[in-house]
Amino acid sequence: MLEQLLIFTRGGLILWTCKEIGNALRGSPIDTLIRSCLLEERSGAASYNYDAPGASYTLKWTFHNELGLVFVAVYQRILHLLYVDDLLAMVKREFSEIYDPKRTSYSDFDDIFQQLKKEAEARAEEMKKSKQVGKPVNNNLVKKQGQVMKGSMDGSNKKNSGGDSENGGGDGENLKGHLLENGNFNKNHVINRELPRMVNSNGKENGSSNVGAFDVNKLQKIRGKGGKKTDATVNKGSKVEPKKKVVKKNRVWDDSPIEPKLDFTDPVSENGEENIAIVAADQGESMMDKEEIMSSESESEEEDIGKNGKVETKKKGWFSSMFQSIAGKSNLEKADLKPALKALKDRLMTKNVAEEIAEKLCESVAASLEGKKLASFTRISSTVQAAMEEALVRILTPRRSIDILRDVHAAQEQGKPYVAVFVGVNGVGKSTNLAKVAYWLQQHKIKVMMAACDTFRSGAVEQLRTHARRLQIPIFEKGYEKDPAIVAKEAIQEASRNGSDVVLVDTAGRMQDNEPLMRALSKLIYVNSPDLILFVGEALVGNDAVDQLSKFNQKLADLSPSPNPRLIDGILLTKFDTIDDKVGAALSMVYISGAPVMFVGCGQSYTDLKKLNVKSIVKTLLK
Ligand SMILES: Nc1nc2c(ncn2[C@@H]2O[C@H](COP(=O)(O)OP(=O)(O)OP(=O)(O)O)[C@@H](O)[C@H]2O)c(=O)[nH]1
Repeated sequence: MLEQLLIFTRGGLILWTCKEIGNALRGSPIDTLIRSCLLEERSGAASYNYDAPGASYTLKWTFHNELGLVFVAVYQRILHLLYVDDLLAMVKREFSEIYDPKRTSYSDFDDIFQQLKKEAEARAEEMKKSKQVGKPVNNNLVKKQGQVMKGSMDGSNKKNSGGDSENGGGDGENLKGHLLENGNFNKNHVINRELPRMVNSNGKENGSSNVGAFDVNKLQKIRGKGGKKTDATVNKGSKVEPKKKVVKKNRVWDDSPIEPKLDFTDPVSENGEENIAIVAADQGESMMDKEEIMSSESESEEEDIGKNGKVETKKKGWFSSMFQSIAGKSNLEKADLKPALKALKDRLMTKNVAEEIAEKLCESVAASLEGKKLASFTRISSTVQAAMEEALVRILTPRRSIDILRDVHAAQEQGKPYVAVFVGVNGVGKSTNLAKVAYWLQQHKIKVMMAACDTFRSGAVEQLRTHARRLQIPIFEKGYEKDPAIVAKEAIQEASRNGSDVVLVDTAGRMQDNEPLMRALSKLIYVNSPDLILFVGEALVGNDAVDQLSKFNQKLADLSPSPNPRLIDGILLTKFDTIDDKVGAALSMVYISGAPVMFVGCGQSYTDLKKLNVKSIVKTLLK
């Protein structure tokens, strides 16, 4: 049984909820959905699993991008309700007809909803009975104005752009957007931040790509109404011949003037120096003047792809595609977005963004654009690029600010040292960058102590001692083969005694799969409850970034003795000076962990520590 169905605006205003169904939800599934999915670029897939004490829910959603509405359904996961996609689509369609931005109450929708629910349930029942999934459903039920039935009745959820619908499990999330920044979705209006229009392919009513169960109504409708451009031709009579003629004409036109080359700017030249500028927090503008080049480049990429024989391009021909690019198009469809997204994905990957992340981001951007109207004089590639840019900024902008200096002062007031633990795989630069952070803190008149808790690798203690000596910072060390959790504990006690404000804990490098070492790290964290767990990762990593961070977090969670295990709070990206424009690791790491990049190491001296400049990173990623 459906537990809840909620309609709200991207701005967070709840317009309608179903009062009659379900009991009170346990936990806060919708809050969590918003925080974990809508606020992140994860809308590629179509469902989200939420576990509360005593209840496991699946949430599904759809968006009306034009109206800026969000529709969310919640049901008990064990039920595997087959009609939810269908119901959401119908609710979306019906509600959008009565929606008026000036209205806040929609009690008249109660009855409509009950009717829609009955219909959806009946269709699902019927679908179940007719064993063949692709068999037509009783069309009487699909009466309404040409609605297109979703294709998810068989539970396999084909239409979702994102793909795996029901599983919601695995990684669970997938929305993108971002409603709230701080999370709380309270009953009155809630969402502080705008939901970046993402449409979950679920509820797309334009039907075109919703290839659900074979639906006669749909066919009739398409035939009657004529599927867009093709229709004009078809309506005129004989199908085959006129079509051929048109195709021929298009090809002739295509060959010569072709629209793409209205832009005569030079291609972008990639020079490595810019990447270093990217990092410097105050040099963000250095690449501002490249903006036009960026967009012209992306446009031509899209066009190139179009020329590579995509079916889409063929259908449109020169005139229609030019018309589309200058005069706007009714509604964007997934196929329209595909070439531009493919180009964007490739570009992100050349910047070392992990493939999986690039893929998810593109799905998410597609979902946010599908069904939207393309503004006049706007090209698809520009629209896609703008949406991606927004998405990247959103991802990279910390959702919660971690201000170390502020937190250190807060700890000082409580009379206890602030503790930061540096974790990561071997050789990424933990000790070196710990020393840089120590130096930075010193510059802010903060008394720092180092704790040599890499009791595993020989030479590690001496290495840290060298940094301590150079910086004239006290170090707490107990040699090797000691329990690092105990060494850290004693170091913190010592810091309390000697009045240190901050303890920086160095730990042994460990591979994310090394269970004994990961267990030891979990214990260190559990025993000492540090204020900050900083993951130190190399900016050089590509696909491995995802594995490292997700497994670190997973192991910290699984191996912790605490029921509320701590995870990584922030990221320190090292060796940024060596990566040229391959800045993708920053994106991959933030995306996969949700933790912000707090520092960037860009050299081997103590002063080579900077803050991430989000704008510049985004520009480099899209360049
Ligand atoms: N170019 C460059 N090199 C760096 C940076 N940070 C660290 N390194 C170098 O990376 C190498 C490894 O640094 P360490 O600090 O020993 O790394 P670690 O993670 O403590 O090593 P383990 O203790 O073995 O896990 C050293 O040669 C550092 O000088 C950086 O930001 N840029």
